[in-house]
Amino acid sequence: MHSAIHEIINSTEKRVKALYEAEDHPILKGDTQGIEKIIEAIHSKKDSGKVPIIAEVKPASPSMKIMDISPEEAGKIAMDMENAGAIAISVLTEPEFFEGSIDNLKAVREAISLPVLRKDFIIDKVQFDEVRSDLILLIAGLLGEKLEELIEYARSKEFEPLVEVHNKEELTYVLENSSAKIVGINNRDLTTLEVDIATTEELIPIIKKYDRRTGEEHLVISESGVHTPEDARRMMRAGADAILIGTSIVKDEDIYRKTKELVDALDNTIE
Ligand SMILES: O=C(O)c1ccccc1NCC(=O)[C@H](O)[C@H](O)COP(=O)(O)O
Repeated sequence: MHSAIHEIINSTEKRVKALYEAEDHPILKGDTQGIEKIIEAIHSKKDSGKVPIIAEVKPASPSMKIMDISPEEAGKIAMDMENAGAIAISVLTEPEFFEGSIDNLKAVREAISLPVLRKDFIIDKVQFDEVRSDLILLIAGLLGEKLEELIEYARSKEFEPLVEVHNKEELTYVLENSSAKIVGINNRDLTTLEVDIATTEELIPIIKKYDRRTGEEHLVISESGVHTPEDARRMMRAGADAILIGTSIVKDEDIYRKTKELVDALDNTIE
């Protein structure tokens, strides 16, 4: 396993301990946009022939510095993404390896009216009281059997969880043992950090087959490694409902233009 993920988990455990030790942490609840808002946004984008993009405010990753992003800049970046047609904004709040922050997320929520996804390594209930967001990432591979408990807790606090998987084993576990409605297929293997967008093509048929059997549909978000309009078209052809994109948007010198290029990726394509 790549050592970065061990280091991220160790550091997250320290952050959780500090939260419990803090004298008075606020108890947050309410004021979120539900899953209906996301479903509506996805359908209206698709109906207008556009690609539903969740654009990510991502300052860095364990392997790459992208750019310093202050809360003020995070708000401006999110506005560019919203104006370019993104359906939601993802904000990294992990401070050490991704250089994200809670303040960035707060600034983004103030600057825009789109739903906001908190991207972090959530391993404990106490983290839900750090900051409000509409969606929150839960990583199936990290949580194991604790997953359903945290999904239910998230909903009790009015967050909708985006449950992330990377392989067939994690996906089957999530479909059979959890009430996840939004499934994120991460094209990045967190144990090796290798990225392959074929992961989405391989896993979506399993979800669709399961949905046909149970009659309950999942929303599927393809995450990571999408750089070009052709990558975006590939993910949509595979059956993704939306695509989460960070690096290729944030490292572009024109964030508005790059977001729009990806949102417009289906324009003038003959299927
Ligand atoms: O981005 C990483 O390298 C990474 C490493 C270890 C754990 C998680 C990581 N990324 C978190 C994400 O989910 C991505 O930021 C997100 O899917 C966007 O990916 P990309 O478009 O490839 O920046």
